[in-house]
Parts: sequence; C-alpha cells; structure tokens
Amino acid sequence: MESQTAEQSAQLPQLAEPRNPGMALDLDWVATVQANTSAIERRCATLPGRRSVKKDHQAAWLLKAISLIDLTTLSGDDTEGRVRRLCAKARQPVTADVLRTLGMEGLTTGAVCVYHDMIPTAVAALQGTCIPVAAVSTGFPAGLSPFHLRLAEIEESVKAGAAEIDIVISRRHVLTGNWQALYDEMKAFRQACGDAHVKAILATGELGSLRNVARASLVCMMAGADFIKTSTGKESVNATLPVSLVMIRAIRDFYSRTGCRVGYKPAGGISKAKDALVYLALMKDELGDRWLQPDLFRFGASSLLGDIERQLEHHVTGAYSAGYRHSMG
Ligand SMILES: O=C[C@H](O)COP(=O)(O)O
Repeated sequence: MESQTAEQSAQLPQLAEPRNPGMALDLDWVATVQANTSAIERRCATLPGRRSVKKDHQAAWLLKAISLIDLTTLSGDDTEGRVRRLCAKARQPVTADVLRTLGMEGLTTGAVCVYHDMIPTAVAALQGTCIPVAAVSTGFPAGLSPFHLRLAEIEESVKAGAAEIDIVISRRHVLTGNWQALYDEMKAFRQACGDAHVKAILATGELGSLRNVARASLVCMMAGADFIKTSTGKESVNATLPVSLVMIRAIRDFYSRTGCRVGYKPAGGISKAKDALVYLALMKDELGDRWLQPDLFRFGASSLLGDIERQLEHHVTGAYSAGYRHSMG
C-alpha cells in the first residue's frame, strides 16, 4: 500500500470489465458454503492496527477513497437543493487549492446515490461529467412492497436516467433458506435493470449469521449481480469488517470458479477516513489492486467525504479545519 503516490493513484484508466452474466443456481455449491465466525473475527481484529500509511502515501490513499465513494443522500427530507449541493460536491469533492497542490484537479467521487424522486435533479446537476447516478430501489430499505411494483420502480429509475440501481433483497428468503426464491428475485431485478448495473443490498445486519451472508452473496452473484453491497444504512448494524471479509471471499471464490469479477460496496456507518483506509487495505489483501477501481469497489457513504477532506486539508496546510466546514458529504 505504501508504494503508491498520489499521482499514481490519480486518473486511473477506466477498465472495461464484462458484466457478470450469472449462471444457473447451483444448490450443491450453496450447501458447501461455510463461515468460520471465530477465525473471521480474529482476522478482522488485527486489521485496523496492521497497516499504517503516512504522509504522501496516506494522502494518495485518501484521494483514491474519494474516487470510490457513492456520495449518498437518502433522507426523507431530501430536497432538490440538497441534491444539487451534493452533486456539486461530487464534481469537486475537495477545495480547488488542495486538489491543485496534490496534482489532482478533475478528481470526482465514484457516483451520486439518491432516491428515485431525486434522479432527474441529480442527472441534470451532473451533466457534462462522467459521474453516474445510482438510485436505491425495490421498496428500499425494507423491500416489502408488491413484487410487480419493485420491478416497475427499477424500470422507472432507469428511464429517469439512473445508470446504477441498488436493489434490496428479501431477507426472508435467506432466513428461510429459500435460495431458489432469492435467485429468481435477483434475476428478475437484474433483468429489469437492462443496461444499468445492479448492486444487490443484502442488509447483512438482518441475515442472522455470517454463513447466511456468504450464501446470500453467492446466490446473488449466481443470479447476475454486478455488485454485492452490505447494507441500506438503515439497519441497526450496517457495514462491518467481518461481514466484509465474508463477502469479499465469496467474490473471490466466485471469480476463481467462473472468471467473473463482481464488485463490492460496503455501506452504512462508514464515516471516518481511517476506517476507509482499513477497507482499502482489506480489498488489496484479499482481492488485489484490480478491485480498487470504481467499477469494482465503492463506499456507500453519506458522511465519509467530510472527514477525508479534513484529513487532506491537514496534510496540505498542517492545520485541521472545523468540522462544520465539511458538513456536506
Ligand atoms: O448506501 C448508502 C448508505 O445508505 C449510506 O449510509 P450512511 O448514511 O450511514 O453513510
């Protein structure tokens, strides 16, 4: 991790990964999936202290993290004004001075993530950029609206201009071990997305066990998910390192058996720059550099950017600015 400079992590080439076409549901494979909770927890406990990046290297990794953020607002009181301000932040995530000093003019976030009603506002505000609009869908966050309405919601969001759709799975299919139902649901969601990429939100905090997280990850990938994502941000437990390790290893197994790379999006409660660095180190360790590009990794976060911006300002000026100056993002 230390060997990368800010300049090297800048302006990474856009890699064209073929989409995961999915495969037939393989129940034998699903049945063999295990998760050794105590080994996973032991490994995760060592992560935060293990890698420490300092100075220029830390700044480089924080800039990389910015390029991987799905800058999110998912509140009942969202307004067009707030979404426009968020999009301005996505276009220029850090002050021009800091970006110039770090040689990173033109840096943007990975995407902007909003509810369906806010898609037209976000699309208009991001015009002229390559920043995609992601929309949460399928009755987010519970996913309990009638199935035909969940499909229609996806179609409407794609029509409105969303290039990425974050669907929520039916947790009950996992909790009752109904893998066929989960597979069929995910496949129908993927189909409704058409050319828009689909992220499958597992709501891991509601799945009961790490083994269930591993099995749900696998079934969603078999059904053609482009990304698997931990959480809506609305569960009482959202992204954690143990859940991430399980999902990342499911992605690795799926890749080694099928040759298809599926993306990973931890989301919910990630608000500190130092936590973002731990996630990036975990991805690098488990999946390698290829998974540190925006087409294969995103942070789902509404308040991570502000802390990263603060750390970068400190790196450049030697002083911390007040938190209120970074209230958006
Ligand atoms: O998908 C993104 C999450 O809803 C963001 O969660 P957060 O507000 O805890 O960062």
